[in-house]
Amino acid sequence: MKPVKVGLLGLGTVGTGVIRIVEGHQEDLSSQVGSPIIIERVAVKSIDKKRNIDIDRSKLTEDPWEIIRDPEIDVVVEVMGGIESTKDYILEALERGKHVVTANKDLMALYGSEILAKAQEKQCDVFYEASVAGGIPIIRTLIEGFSSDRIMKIMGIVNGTTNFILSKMSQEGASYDDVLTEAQQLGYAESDPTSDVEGLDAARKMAILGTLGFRTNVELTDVTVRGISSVTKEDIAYAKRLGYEMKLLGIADRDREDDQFSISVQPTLVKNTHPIAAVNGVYNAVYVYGEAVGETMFYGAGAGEMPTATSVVADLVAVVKNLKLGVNGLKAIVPYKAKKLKSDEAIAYKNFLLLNVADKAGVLAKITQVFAEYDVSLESVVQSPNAYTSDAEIIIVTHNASKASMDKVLKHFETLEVIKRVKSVYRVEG
Ligand SMILES: NC(=O)C1=CN([C@@H]2O[C@H](COP(=O)(O)OP(=O)(O)OC[C@H]3O[C@@H](n4cnc5c(N)ncnc54)[C@H](OP(=O)(O)O)[C@@H]3O)[C@@H](O)[C@H]2O)C=CC1
Ligand SMILES: N[C@@H](CC=O)C(=O)O
Ligand code: NA
Repeated sequence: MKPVKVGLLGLGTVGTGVIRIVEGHQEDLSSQVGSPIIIERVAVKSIDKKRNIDIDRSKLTEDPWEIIRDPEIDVVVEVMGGIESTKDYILEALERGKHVVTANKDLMALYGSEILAKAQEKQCDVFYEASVAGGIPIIRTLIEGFSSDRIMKIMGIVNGTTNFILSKMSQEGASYDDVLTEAQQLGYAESDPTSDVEGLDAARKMAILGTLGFRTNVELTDVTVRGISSVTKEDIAYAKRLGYEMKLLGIADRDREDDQFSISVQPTLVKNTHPIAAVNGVYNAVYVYGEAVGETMFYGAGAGEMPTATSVVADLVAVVKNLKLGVNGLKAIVPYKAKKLKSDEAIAYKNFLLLNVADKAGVLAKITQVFAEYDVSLESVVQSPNAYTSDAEIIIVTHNASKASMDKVLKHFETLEVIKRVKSVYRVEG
């Protein structure tokens, strides 16, 4: 039973969890794969940094190339982040016949197809379960569990940091900045948290899920993105009054007839009866609607040391099982469908609008007339006085309306004197 030797790139939040699981669950792991799994070398930025795990200093290196070029290493586990240089490490590891496990959604969303092609050429595995929804086995579910179905919709809370922030703002009335700092301290946020709060991290994950679900090559530029930095406590409070929770949702859906799809990430008001509305804190959830299976939903921790490491080590087990069977490099999903993105006329959903208007006769009529002009039908209209001024706030929820029509409505509102400000506009689901 020759041990399987692993080179670990990164010993931060996730890398530390990987060592804890490989050491703590060694008996179970080796009994599954038939040989011990050894973390042979570990690359870090600074060897002298104080760590919250005991590690033999001689295993550490500040040069990832030492690991990539080490002929003794069978599998490279990349949990250090970064894009361009990390891509070079991974491509070279594959070139040398090493299998790769990565948690890096930034890399996989941008260069996944190149990396997977190299892996296939070299008969190596590249697994990336931890890259989307941390501890939830959603990639494996889409590839294996739903291999028999046609996925029509994927809707996910796929960023733990923003869900943590929105939940605390909603439940505790906490301030955005304080909660962001807490998420950073807990190891949920990216090294640059802008990618969390501006929705880029979620967009990268949705590009990965869209590619797997729709079997077409979804690129990051196909995802329309809006983050949560402009969401206010007031928006959340109004949404609650109407029975909605605010969530940063990734939504990918496609048409049954012609496979046209749309994919977006945006703060969304979800009806509080929908199961995804109850997903709070750092938890993630991915709702998948399959033509045959119908509705399903997967829930779990989307970030953090041990949940993320669970997925990384599960991938490691899969690599080693394939090694024993001699079946590495079999690509499970090959995107084969031509990409057909929906036009703005074809994208339709409900909208929530919060308007600040003059409180006088005829205002509502003028506003509803604009909606009628662009064929947007309304589900509800609520007016409440503003406690501090002589203005009124109007909250409108539309029925399904095309994105193109809504853009025209909003453009027209800019010219309407009775509307002092369009305070917020959100997509509504559920
Ligand atoms: N944190 C989470 O909950 C999740 C993270 N991920 C992804 O996992 C990856 C790792 O995240 P996380 O553990 O949070 O990141 P951390 O910032 O906590 O850790 C990064 C690690 O990589 C090392 N490192 C960084 N750059 C280099 C380099 N050039 N050469 C050698 N070592 C380097 C750092 O060294 P040093 O310790 O010396 O600074 C550190 O040990 C990222 O791709 C992230 O997006 C995915 C899912 C969840
Ligand atoms: N920063 C990410 C970490 C996991 O991918 C998040 O908050 O979800
Ligand atoms: Na996952």
